[in-house]
Amino acid sequence: LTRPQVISIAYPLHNQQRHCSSAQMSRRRVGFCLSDKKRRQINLVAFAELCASHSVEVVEIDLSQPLESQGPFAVIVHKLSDVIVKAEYDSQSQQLLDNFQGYVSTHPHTVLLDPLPAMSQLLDRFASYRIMSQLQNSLRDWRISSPPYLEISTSDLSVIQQDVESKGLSFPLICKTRVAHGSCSHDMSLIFSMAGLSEAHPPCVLQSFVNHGAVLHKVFVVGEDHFTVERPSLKNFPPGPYERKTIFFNSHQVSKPESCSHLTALDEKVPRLPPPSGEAMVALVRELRAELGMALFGVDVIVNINTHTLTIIDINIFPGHWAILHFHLSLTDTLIQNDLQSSKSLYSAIFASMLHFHSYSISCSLSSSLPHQPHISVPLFQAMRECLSSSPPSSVTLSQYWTTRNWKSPRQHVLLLPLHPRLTSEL
Ligand SMILES: Nc1ncnc2c1ncn2[C@@H]1O[C@H](COP(=O)(O)OP(=O)(O)OP(=O)(O)O)[C@@H](O)[C@H]1O
Ligand SMILES: O=P(O)(O)O[C@H]1[C@H](O)[C@@H](O)[C@H](OP(=O)(O)O)[C@@H](OP(=O)(O)O)[C@H]1O
Repeated sequence: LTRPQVISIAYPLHNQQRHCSSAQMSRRRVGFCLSDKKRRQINLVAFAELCASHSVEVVEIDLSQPLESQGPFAVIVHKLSDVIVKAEYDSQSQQLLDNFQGYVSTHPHTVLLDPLPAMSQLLDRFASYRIMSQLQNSLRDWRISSPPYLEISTSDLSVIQQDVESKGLSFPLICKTRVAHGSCSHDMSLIFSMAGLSEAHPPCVLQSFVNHGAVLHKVFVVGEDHFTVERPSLKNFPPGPYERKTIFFNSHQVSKPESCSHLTALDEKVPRLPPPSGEAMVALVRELRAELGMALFGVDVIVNINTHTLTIIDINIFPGHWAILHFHLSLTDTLIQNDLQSSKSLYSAIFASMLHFHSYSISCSLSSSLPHQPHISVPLFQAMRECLSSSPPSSVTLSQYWTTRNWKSPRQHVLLLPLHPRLTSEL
């Protein structure tokens, strides 16, 4: 296999279009309230087409207009993180949020993915780290923990130093802003000694750094479903304290699929740890879902190289979903569970129309963790990488297609999917 052909799969569309009255139609209306970037990322246009072919109407909510005239909605899917953070200091944003919440409160049958208070707690690392730390109690049997941390609200260095000592936090420490959303929230630092704590600027959290072999496991949760991908991550550091300049970095330089940084290149050869067990991940996701009361979130997990403990380091609201088709399937499932009165057989039709939509796609059960995926051969994988170059289709982000960084023809796009039992059975 040197140069694989790009296969055109043109599945016949299942003609399952149902004819609904307008009243039925509005019961099947799903409102989306997302940024332009997010809309592109999840390919909302394609998703709306899919839904339309099954009599589910997707509308984009205009927050500045009364929601009453845009609804009624069976489900609202949103990521209002920007608005929630801005509402702290901006009355116009607060007004938009109040209108939105007002609509939700007066329409108890509208399912909100996800509730605003649940989301708000993830925008504040003080709150989300408390949740992570409480979770340790219920997940102890699974050897799942979160690193010890400290909330910093003062700039008094001696107070910070005392707190670090009395809490027994081990160096290096990773310093993260309290606010977990927005461009500055990804700027962090690695502090190696008590003196270095002068560079921790409140409000922030100081969290013990856990050596994990530079592998991050990103778990994406969509309703009842979850899927995991591996990402680059920070390399190991010798346990401190010791004299070393504070390292400042942006989390997106080290943990995006395409990240390539000296901070993620291991200094030593260490055996690769097996990925977290499926059962432990299921337990983690189940507990988190119940604890957060959310359907669309992500959790970042690392494996401690010394104790092999699964360590939760971050929880994200509605993160960038890596495999778009997988996401559509899972989201459809979530919408169905939330009473769109559709049957599970919708899957095959949606799957077929997705294939139709991507009629110049090869769908492969392939994930970033290639060595753990016995169903695809390394030569095929390499050949696919070589064959593709030029820019990705505008509807997708680089993250979703990270393994195909070099594209040749915009019409020949390869859809790389993680192994999904439902997809394989459909195939
Ligand atoms: N306690 C820790 N021990 C070891 N590495 C850590 C720890 N916390 C964070 N990291 C590293 O720093 C990166 C960024 O951390 P974190 O996920 O908290 O940032 P973020 O900006 O909230 O990320 P996201 O883009 O997912 O929102 C992680 O991907 C990981 O490489
Ligand atoms: O695509 P991945 O690598 O999973 O990264 C996500 C981050 O983990 C999230 O923190 C981002 O959300 P915020 O923009 O709310 O920080 C999220 O932003 P998004 O809502 O724009 O997708 C992503 O950057």
